[in-house]
Amino acid sequence: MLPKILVVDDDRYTRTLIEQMMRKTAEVHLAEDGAAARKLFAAVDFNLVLMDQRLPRDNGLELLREFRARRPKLVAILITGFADVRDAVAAVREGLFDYLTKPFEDLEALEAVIGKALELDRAYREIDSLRSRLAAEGAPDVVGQSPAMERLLDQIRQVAGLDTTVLLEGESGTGKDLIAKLIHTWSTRSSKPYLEVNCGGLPESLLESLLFGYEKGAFTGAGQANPGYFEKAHGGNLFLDEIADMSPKLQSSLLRVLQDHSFARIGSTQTRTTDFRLICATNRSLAGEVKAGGFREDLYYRINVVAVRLPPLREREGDIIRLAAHFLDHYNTKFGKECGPFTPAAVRALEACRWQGNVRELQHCIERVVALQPGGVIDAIHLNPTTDHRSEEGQPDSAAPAQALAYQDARAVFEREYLRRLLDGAGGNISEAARLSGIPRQNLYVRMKRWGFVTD
Ligand SMILES: Nc1ncnc2c1ncn2[C@@H]1O[C@H](COP(=O)(O)OP(=O)(O)OP(=O)(O)O)[C@@H](O)[C@H]1O
Repeated sequence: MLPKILVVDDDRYTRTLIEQMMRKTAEVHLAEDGAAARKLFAAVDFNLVLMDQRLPRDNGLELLREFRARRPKLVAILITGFADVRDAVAAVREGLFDYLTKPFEDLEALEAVIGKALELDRAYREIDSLRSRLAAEGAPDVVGQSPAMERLLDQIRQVAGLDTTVLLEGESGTGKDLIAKLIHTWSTRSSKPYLEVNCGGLPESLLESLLFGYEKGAFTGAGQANPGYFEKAHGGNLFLDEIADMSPKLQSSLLRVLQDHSFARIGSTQTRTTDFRLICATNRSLAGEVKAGGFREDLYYRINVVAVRLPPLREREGDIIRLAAHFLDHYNTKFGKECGPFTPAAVRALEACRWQGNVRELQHCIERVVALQPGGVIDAIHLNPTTDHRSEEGQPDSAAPAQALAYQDARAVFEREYLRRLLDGAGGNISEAARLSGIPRQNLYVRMKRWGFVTD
């Protein structure tokens, strides 16, 4: 279904221009004044509203405030004359997605801003529907509608129902822990226990007693008998995180448990049977560990029945914004704040970051912003992601081969880098930067604002 856009402008030329530009990719509705706009807004669930600031009997900004009071997550763009730019900048701070200045001198930029706004609206809607679907299943919130994540979730749904060992492989922070819980929720064992332990975080003897349990007096401090996770997970699922860190001794013990479905508590010779499904995770290549001699080959084959690879965040097209919106909601609720939405510059900054720490790094970035901001819109300068935007060779991304990027993206990368250097060269003085670049001051200001180089 095509997204629905409402264009409110008394200028026929602007209405026609946007309609012609967008009619192949969106259902465009036109209103020439506030009354017509109110009527349409009440009848149609719009994905985006483009609103002229000066309407015959209404103030466009006031009208948008009215609309947003009814739909707080409405994505809207204000169309403004150069003279009103300061008001528009203030409006963006209030939570408007962006503003565009008339006359439109750069139609590609106009189309790109509309495209980004629609993407944000899609992210909000997808997250809301996904949340209610997962909540109905009692599953954890797993955000991921990129093709890579859809493939993964299909795979997980299939595998979860089969009673087979699953090995989750993926870089740190890609969500292995979360997916293990999802497997449990979707499995036939979901009403039975789910236990998890991080094999990398515990000394060998502690991990052994946690898994096997012990009898009273088995070792100093064993004041009373204690069942281990192999016992407690009976009937359910057991998740062993960072399995590559398990010591050789425990690897052999685990292999025997998997072969015989039985074990004995520490300090006991009594054999107990157990029936759990094993889920393992690793952020290193287990095959590599086997080759290097750090992991038993026979255990590897036992564990590696169904291996699932979690894609790094940089391979999940579109998910960065969905996840950012998800974490924004989460931390707003948690800290009782009203931060957001993201400005276009913030959206671009989030998408440009490499996120080497994957979803965890993105989560921490949004948590930090919400914790530190009193409220209001989130701009690129507030984000300051910890990973820098450089390619592996240490060159800025703008020096990366341009042919690898879509023209729009390559131009955006160039513009950001150009403006950054220009502003540096002008010692932060916009008038000087305008003189050096030959770009009119007001126009330059709008571009600087778009990239988050200036805030008001
Ligand atoms: N798809 C997702 N949707 C929502 N939250 C996610 C998603 N993936 C990961 N997270 C969140 O990101 C954080 C890190 O995820 P998780 O601990 O599952 O990663 P991991 O791969 O197990 O990391 P490690 O290898 O370091 O143990 C968690 O808070 C988790 O809830």
